[in-house]
Amino acid sequence: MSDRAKIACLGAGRMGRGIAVAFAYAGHIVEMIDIKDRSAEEFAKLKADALGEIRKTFASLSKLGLLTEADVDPLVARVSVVPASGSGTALSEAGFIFEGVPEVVELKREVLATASKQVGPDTIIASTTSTILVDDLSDAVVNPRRFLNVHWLNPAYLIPLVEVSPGKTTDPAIIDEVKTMLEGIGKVPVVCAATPGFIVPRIQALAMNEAARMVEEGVASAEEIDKAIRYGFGFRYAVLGLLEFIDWGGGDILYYASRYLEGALGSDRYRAPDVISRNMHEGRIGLRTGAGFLDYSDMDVDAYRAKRLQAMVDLLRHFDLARPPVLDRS
Ligand SMILES: NC(=O)C1=CN([C@@H]2O[C@H](COP(=O)(O)OP(=O)(O)OC[C@H]3O[C@@H](n4cnc5c(N)ncnc54)[C@H](O)[C@@H]3O)[C@@H](O)[C@H]2O)C=CC1
Ligand SMILES: O=C(O)[C@@H](O)C(=O)[C@H](O)[C@@H](O)CO
Repeated sequence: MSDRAKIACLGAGRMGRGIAVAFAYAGHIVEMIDIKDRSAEEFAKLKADALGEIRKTFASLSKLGLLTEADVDPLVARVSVVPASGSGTALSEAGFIFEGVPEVVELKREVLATASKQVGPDTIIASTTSTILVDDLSDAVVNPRRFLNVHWLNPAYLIPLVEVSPGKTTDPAIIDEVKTMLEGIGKVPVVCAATPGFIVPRIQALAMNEAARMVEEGVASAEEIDKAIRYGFGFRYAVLGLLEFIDWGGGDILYYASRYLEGALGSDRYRAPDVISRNMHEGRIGLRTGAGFLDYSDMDVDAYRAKRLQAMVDLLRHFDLARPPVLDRS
């Protein structure tokens, strides 16, 4: 028998299914628990729908070359869906539990409180919330020392990043255990302080709302805005971090740009935080001064730049946009 921890998902929705695929792919047995009150017919429909989608996902991954067609059946067989009445065994046997019910604090607290009464002493419980502060949930759990937020990005079975956000009461040893488990299934965990929205949702909620606002204001069509994101914003940030790019472009530019945009667009949502003015006035504006958000003083900057530019050229080739130079030969 495998010594890989059993996984339970509370909720068999988008995230429950995505997380189930990620773990089943990595050799774990997963039980998705449907805790919503519904009739036997409704449960049968949900179960067929969830397992059907999981099969479809594995089948599409086989077409995309991540597995063979023959792998689909054994991978799907690792996942099951159980009703609330059968949750006792699934919860008591699970090493890790991922709560994935809708983004409503009271509902999550209720589901976590009930489930946490049925788990073993060593089980780790995580909420997959995309925004809720971990400390707003932890006191609903019977053993809050073994509870934290673990935010996956959709689609969970493909996106490497998983944000881990421990709360005031989380045992620090649990953070390491969760990181090790995530790395074991090929994910890239990042730990952040207890904060609403963690790192990615906090940044992307602003960006997503701004994109929507630009459609509303008639700045450009949805298609044009998304083209700008894929070929500009996303292209660059597939290679550079956001803070790394502040250092490339210069913190001074961001300082002036923020002041201008705040005035021109008449909104304090463009106001720069104090650290941007402090860095600017103390001369820490990035690569040009040897330090910004990152420190370049002991670095071979040419080699570092070459590595990042290489990654951009690789991306250009991926998009089939790399061209040879135009040379006028007589
Ligand atoms: N949708 C996304 O792209 C992402 C969502 N998340 C987070 O994951 C969590 C789940 O989101 P989704 O999977 O997208 O939602 P979903 O709506 O697809 O799934 C929610 C699940 O909870 C069940 N449920 C609904 N009402 C319930 C109730 N009253 N009692 C018990 N169960 C109930 C549903 O039957 C379903 O199985 C949320 O906290 C969300 O913020 C995190 C990352 C990405
Ligand atoms: O990054 C993700 O996949 C999720 O956190 C979401 O898309 C959330 O629903 C959120 O960021 C939307 O604002």
